[in-house]
Amino acid sequence: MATDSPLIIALDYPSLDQALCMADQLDPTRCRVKVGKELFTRSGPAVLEALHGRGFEVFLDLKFHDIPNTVAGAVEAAAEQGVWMVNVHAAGGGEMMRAAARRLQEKKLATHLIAVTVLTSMTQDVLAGTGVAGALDEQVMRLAALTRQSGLDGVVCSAREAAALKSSLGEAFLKVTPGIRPHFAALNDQERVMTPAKALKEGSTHLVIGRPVTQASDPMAALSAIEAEIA
Ligand SMILES: O=C(O)c1cc(=O)[nH]c(=O)n1[C@@H]1O[C@H](COP(=O)(O)O)[C@@H](O)[C@H]1O
Repeated sequence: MATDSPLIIALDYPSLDQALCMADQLDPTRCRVKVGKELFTRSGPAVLEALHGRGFEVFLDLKFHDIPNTVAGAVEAAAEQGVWMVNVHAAGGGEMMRAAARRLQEKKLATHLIAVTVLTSMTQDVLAGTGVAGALDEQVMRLAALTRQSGLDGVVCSAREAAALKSSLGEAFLKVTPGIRPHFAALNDQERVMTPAKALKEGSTHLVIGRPVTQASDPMAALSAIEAEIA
């Protein structure tokens, strides 16, 4: 079931049952859902089948980062399971990203392929600790430009970089932004955050939201408040 909503709800749960319990409260015409490392490692492809069966478009967020042949195979495997979107780490390099994009093209698989630039939990200091000397926003721009040159559909970045990416790489290049925090929500381990309405205004094309909804005392009320804010 396709939706026009920019919202992607992160189903970061330790079991299939818990993830489906949340999914059953959500409406596939009002949001997409994201399956990440913990849930997929525990439940495997069964979670994708269950969510597809309920009509959801699924972003499989496994952030592949390996040699080109391995990543191309992993992306193909994800796409064959019918996911709407899959991601890799842009830091894996242009060869890796091109191999993955080429594989999807060769196999005529329509899954969106995007790349993570700099994680939204990272600050300038944390980035420097990995050996990247320059400014964090420059690193995001560099990796996003490499991602586009490599033939991918967009990036994961923080909403704080969305406006600059929109002006340099265009509106059609996807800017999928986690680190979304409505005023009522805690920061948790996120650093580069923004509210939902501001993120869209800055040029985010999709908002990834987990704990502000899934850990809320009333998740549906939290989701409705976010929808009202962006309406
Ligand atoms: O690729 C991602 O989805 C991702 C990239 C990133 O830079 N930051 C980030 O938080 N994420 C994911 O987005 C979700 C954010 O969840 P909350 O912090 O609970 O809203 C988590 O599932 C993260 O794994």
